[in-house]
Amino acid sequence: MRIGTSNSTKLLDNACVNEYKIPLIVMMENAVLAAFKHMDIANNQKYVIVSGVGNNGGDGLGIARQLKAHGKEVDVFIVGNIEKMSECSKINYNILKAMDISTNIIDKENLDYLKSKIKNSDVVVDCIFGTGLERDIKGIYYDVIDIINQNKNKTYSIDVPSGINATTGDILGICIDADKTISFEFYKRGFLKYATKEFIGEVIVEHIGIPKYILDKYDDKEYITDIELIKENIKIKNKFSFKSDFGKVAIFAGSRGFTGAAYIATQAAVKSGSGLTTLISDSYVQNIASQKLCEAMTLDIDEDEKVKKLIKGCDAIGFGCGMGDNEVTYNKLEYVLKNTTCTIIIDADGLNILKQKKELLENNPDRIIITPHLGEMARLTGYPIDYIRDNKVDVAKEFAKKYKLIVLLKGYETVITDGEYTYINPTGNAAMANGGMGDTLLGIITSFVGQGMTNLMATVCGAYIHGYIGDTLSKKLYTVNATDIISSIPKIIKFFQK
Ligand SMILES: NC(=O)C1=CN([C@@H]2O[C@H](COP(=O)(O)OP(=O)(O)OC[C@H]3O[C@@H](n4cnc5c(N)ncnc54)[C@H](OP(=O)(O)O)[C@@H]3O)[C@@H](O)[C@H]2O)[C@H](O)CC1
Ligand SMILES: [K+]
Repeated sequence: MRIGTSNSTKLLDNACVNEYKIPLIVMMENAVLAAFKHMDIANNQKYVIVSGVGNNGGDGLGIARQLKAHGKEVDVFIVGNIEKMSECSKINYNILKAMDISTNIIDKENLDYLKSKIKNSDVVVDCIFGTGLERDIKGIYYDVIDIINQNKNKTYSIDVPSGINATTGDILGICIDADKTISFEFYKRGFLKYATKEFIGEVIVEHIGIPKYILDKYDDKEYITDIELIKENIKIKNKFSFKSDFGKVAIFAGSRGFTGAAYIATQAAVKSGSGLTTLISDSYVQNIASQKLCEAMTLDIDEDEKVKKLIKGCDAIGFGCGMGDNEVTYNKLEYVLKNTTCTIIIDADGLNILKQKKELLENNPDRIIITPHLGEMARLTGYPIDYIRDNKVDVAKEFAKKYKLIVLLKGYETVITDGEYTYINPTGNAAMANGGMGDTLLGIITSFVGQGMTNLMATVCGAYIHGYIGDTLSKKLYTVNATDIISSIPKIIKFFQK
């Protein structure tokens, strides 16, 4: 699913009208009909439409007409200077007048009337501001939004809950508290900001008939990962396949006290379908892990010649889980990067050791994937955690572009980007918030890279499948642990195989 900004809406509108000669009123009516499908008319009878005087308001006036035509009781209120009503809104306004559907222009005197109508309604349809809102809400607009929030039964917002800047996610003074948002053509970028989550309710994205080639032309290259993309990328194991077709990978992980990290990351790679997997760790970890790992091989990290030979033949290498934030880990990472050309996926201590010395990242373009959480990203970038949380797409993109690598920034709605294309991962849940999850993810991504997916798609698919397994298991489990995820990997990947 595409993500877009206010500007994307403007560009699309202009292209449709000027280049492709599709009148705006046609798109508005498509928007009206698309939104109408979600008005839940089987369960509601009384609607209050509150429209502004821009095109978002015009959508509302069209929805009012459709609701009337379907036998609903509809009260229409307009806030704003009617003289400044947009052209398409005026068309819908005149249709309402011709159909004898009365409209109320809101002023200070009739706010109590608005309040009583809202109290008595099943649904308020919020069409005050959409993508055109860019400055603070004041005066009568503020009062109207406050009255809606205080007195509504349910509110459905059209395109954007009035009060959110669709591009930045800033709340401009006050905001409609929507139960449902029916957004047009793309998920608004502003909705990614954590502060908007309490206002947007359930978000539905509806197409309004803009042809795909126009959408492609104005694509912002930001998406929410969907299941089809995963299915397109999962390799089919045909009967002529050999283990060499599914990649040779190595995992550098573990240290005393962190044997589990080594086991989990390695076993996740095995279960994700790698042809050959080797854990490379200190001899203490090797002795313990080798008793649990049946399919994977193990190697002592200090057996220099053997390690060098093995990693030279690898298709992907996972690095960092539980290795310790110390000079030894740094030296090993430097060694691995120097002696290989394949992709290296770096997590945990592999990231912590880079905080003061990012030369390793600078000198290895297009072959590194990093998977930081917010704290690790703060250490890498120097930005405060709160800033990163509020600007996660921009921060991840900036870092990815600067160092020519792929960033997977963990958290609610994980961001994956190569600096040009960005994917937001919609899967995963709080039941997965426990130790070992990052190690599992590293194992899955390493395996996918080894199996021949592009670095970006391996990361996107790894994050999606990891979260998807967690979502599936959490329906029955109070807590989902790394070992639960690992045992479900083959079954779920099979499900995604086309
Ligand atoms: N391609 C599509 O997706 C389509 C979407 N449609 C709908 O159109 C809106 C966008 O319409 P637009 O007219 O550009 O903008 P809005 O309706 O959101 O808002 C503009 C009006 O609001 C006034 N405004 C803005 N900020 C404030 C404020 N803080 N206080 C008071 N008034 C404000 C603005 O007034 P100005 O003085 O700034 O001119 C305008 O009057 C989109 O969201 C969809 O719902 C179309 O239906 C079809 C295509
Ligand atoms: K709205």
